[in-house]
Parts: sequence; structure tokens; C-alpha cells
Amino acid sequence: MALKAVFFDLDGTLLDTLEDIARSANYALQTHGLSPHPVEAYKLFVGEGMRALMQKLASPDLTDALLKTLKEHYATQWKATSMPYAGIEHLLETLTCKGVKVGILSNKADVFVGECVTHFFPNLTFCGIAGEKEGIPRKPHPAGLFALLEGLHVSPEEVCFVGDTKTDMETAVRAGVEPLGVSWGFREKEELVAHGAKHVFDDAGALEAYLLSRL
Ligand SMILES: O=C(O)COP(=O)(O)O
Repeated sequence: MALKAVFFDLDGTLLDTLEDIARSANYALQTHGLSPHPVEAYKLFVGEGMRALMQKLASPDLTDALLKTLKEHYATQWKATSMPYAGIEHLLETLTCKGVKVGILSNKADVFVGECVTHFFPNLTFCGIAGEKEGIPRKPHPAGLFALLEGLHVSPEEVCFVGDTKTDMETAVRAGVEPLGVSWGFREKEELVAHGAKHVFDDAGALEAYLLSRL
């Protein structure tokens, strides 16, 4: 069926946020007497939201304190080095111009998703944007995607979900939409294929060409 809507993951798919997240997480760890990790190591840690990130890096009794410090630091540092990957603005603009609905579903805290989108994509209109928020289970649970799809009058066969981790691919599979992977983000192609990616793209131009071929 013809493509009507495309939903994107944010961190590692639309935006290269790795360094800012890593720096804030390392700041939190060091503030609470723990050792930092190399920025690259965060490619495996990021993807399930900030609480899960801190749970992966320290004992459970420290999670709340670490999370508070992480959020406070990230609130002032989220755009220090982060930026859209090459070709992303063009891709989003093209889809929007062609009448395809474009949305974002992230496990990043909802407040930061809003700030990032306003800052990095100020001229684009999205059909829905959501980050991790209370009351809605985060990806790979499909509830967040279903909530965004509500009222759009599209069926799952008319929707793609694009992401860079197994969490994103599982979300798409569970929601019954087409799972599309990107290899420029935080994980390897193999992980995406193993978790259901129908295609994995190496640059935004290739993804754009595929999506346009689906119209
Ligand atoms: O910040 C995270 O943990 C993940 O965010 P994402 O879902 O946009 O990749």
C-alpha cells in the first residue's frame, strides 16, 4: 500500500546526540563518585530512556540521584554538540512537501524531545512528536506509536518506522508497521536485521529514495 506516514526515532536516527548524552551521563557518574565511560561506549547504553541509562551504569540505590543530576546537566547541554545527520532536513522537507505525514517517537525524555525538535527543525510541521512520558510505556512497547497514529486515518500498512536500534525495530514489528533501519546511528546493521528491519540504509539519500518509491 502507498506510504502515508513515516515515524522516526530521534537519537541516533535524526540527531547525532551521542556526545552530549555521554557528557551529561559522565558528569552525573562523576558527581556521585563513579567512573566515566568513553563516549563511544554510550552507543550501546543509550536507547531506552534516561532512567534505563542510569540503571545500566550504577547500582539501583543510586538511580534517582544520578537521574536528577543527569537531567539537570543535560537541560543546559543538550545542544552543545548535537546536530542532525547529513541529509536529514532535506529528507523531512521532501516527505512533508509530498504530503507524507512525518512524526517522531523517542525514548528520550519528552521535554527534551520537544526542545530538540523546536531547535533543530523549526520550519517543519510534524503530525506528532512524543518522548518518554509517564503513563505510556516506552519503546519497544507499541503504545506510543499507536497513540501518535490515532486520528491520522492511516492503516499500519501505510506507515514506516525508521530507527537505529533493535528497540526501534521491535516497536515497528509490534505495531505492525514497516521497520526500516539506519546504519549511521548507535548500533550495527546486524542488530537491526536480527530484530526485523526490512531494509537498512547507509545514508539519508538512500532512505529518501526508498520512501519516495513507496508513494
Ligand atoms: O535517549 C534515549 O535513550 C533514546 O532515545 P531515542 O528513542 O530517540 O533513540
